[in-house]
Amino acid sequence: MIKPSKPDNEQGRLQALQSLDILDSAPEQGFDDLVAIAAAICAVPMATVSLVDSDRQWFKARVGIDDAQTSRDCAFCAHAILQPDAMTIVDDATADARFSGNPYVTAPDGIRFYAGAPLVTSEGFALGTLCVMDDKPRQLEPYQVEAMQALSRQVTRLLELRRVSRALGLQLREREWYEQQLQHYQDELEQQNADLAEQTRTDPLTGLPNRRAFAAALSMAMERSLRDGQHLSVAMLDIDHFKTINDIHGHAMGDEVLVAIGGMLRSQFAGNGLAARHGGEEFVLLLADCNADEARLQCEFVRQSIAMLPVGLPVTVSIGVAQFRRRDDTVEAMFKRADEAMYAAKRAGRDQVVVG
Ligand SMILES: Nc1nc2c(ncn2[C@@H]2O[C@H](COP(=O)(O)OP(=O)(O)OP(=O)(O)O)[C@@H](O)[C@H]2O)c(=O)[nH]1
Repeated sequence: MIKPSKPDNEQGRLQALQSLDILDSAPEQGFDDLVAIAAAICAVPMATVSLVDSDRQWFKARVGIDDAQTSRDCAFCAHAILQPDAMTIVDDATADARFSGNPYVTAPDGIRFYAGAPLVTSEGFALGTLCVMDDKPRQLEPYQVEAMQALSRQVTRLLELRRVSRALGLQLREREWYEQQLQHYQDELEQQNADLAEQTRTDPLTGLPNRRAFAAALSMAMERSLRDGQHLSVAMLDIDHFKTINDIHGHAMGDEVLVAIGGMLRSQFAGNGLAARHGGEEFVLLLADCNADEARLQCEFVRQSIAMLPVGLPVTVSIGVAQFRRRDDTVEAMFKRADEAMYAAKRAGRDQVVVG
């Protein structure tokens, strides 16, 4: 027996084989069909698609052979790939110096006949063979040789198609992954934008809408009032002597008072109207469907509720009310009138509601 040598392009050949990612893969119908056809056409009991790895031959498909692989040293196909341009045909292995001492030949019912058509890729690498074998010596007819060569080209095409379809599948999965990442970043960005938009509308200390959000809501309420004829009022609410609260009880306590008043106003105006922090120790109220008298009554209730807040110190507020004047009224003008009414309440002794 003569051990097969290695082809000159062995390194590239092995790389090409590895790139197929086929070694030790599960059986596939396409390859199984082609070895069955090869065995039938050549009228032999054994046929394989054999791939020659660095030190073994592994069968992608086989009929009449039990082992899934053999050592490369004993592989007929390892000799066959040394002649990539021609079929290797051994009519009687016992009469061929390369195979006469081969254990697969000397075994009982050992191989006598072998014909292998190399599987040559488009880059010229002989990866293995499509081969047929018999335990009796025989010769192939020319039409069987032609059929073997045609079938080996089909096996090679199947191998290359398999590689392309796996590469496409990989690209598809990669694309899906990138699309998922993109969606993820987009969602995050939208959430950040939403948070940012929320931050630009919300007072961080009390969680109430801020002056800007209130002005937008008031502007919409004014348009609605012009359409449906409902009354509308606003009120400016300022904590009395808040500087003294800060000075005596500390800024943190001042913050607690602001938060407590904010919470009370939020629950008071949850269903109807809107309460917002105007800035500093000032709050502003939107009193929907209220004329000045009704607004004053609501503000009285607010003033008394604040005076009863359990914050551990006496807290009072002064409130100025302004009713929406349909003709030529503006957000700024309403704020200004409510502000003036609130200062009138301060001047009148604080802890009271004044309608402007
Ligand atoms: N703790 C706290 N204090 C604030 C905040 N914003 C403004 N202030 C304080 O609120 C106080 C407002 O004081 P002033 O404008 O003099 O009015 P006041 O003491 O309430 O007196 P009157 O309005 O005339 O009753 C200032 O001392 C500010 O520092 C805040 O977010 N937290």
